Amino acid sequence: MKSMEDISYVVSRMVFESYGVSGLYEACHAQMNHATRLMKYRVPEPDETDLGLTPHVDTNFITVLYQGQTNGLEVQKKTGEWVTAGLSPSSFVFMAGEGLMAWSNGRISASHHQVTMGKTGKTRYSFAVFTSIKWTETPEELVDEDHPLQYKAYDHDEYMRYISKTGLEKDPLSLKAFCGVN
Ligand SMILES: O=C(O)CCC(=O)C(=O)O
Ligand SMILES: [Fe+2]
Repeated sequence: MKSMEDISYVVSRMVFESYGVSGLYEACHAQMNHATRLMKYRVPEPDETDLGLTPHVDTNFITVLYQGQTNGLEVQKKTGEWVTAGLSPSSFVFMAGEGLMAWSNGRISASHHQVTMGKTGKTRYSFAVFTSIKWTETPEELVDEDHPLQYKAYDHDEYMRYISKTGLEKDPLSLKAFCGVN
């Protein structure tokens, strides 16, 4: 678990560096907190859908996921097509959540993903570290005439309260509705 948190630190730092704002990383790191979840997906009955988890974007900043021996994670491409994240059993997936999308001023899209059980006939386990930051604010370095601000700065807890109240949890446009700049 500790090493999965480390992956989220290392890759986020790389993202900050790649956008030329590595000086802002420490302050972001200081407000990161992590929630872990172990998920178990049972084998669907013959008359059940094999959709293990419905399509969604993660509402947090970034997610690091380990899906062990049983593939099933699918990510939607911009074209709308779903692709299997076919990974070796020793791989970890780093996924952008809505927080990173807002932070990057829309340069990084939040990953729209789902879990399909397929026909393996095996119970699936996955383990995720969901990293969130309390206050998400787009660096001014990432805003200019060609890239006008897309999301106002927001408090993650307030956003959580908003989506539980509105029931917009699975809606990939809920952050836009909450703090999008029109
Ligand atoms: O189990 C998985 O592979 C994905 C889990 C997931 O997307 C989530 O819990 O948000
Ligand atoms: Fe997810």
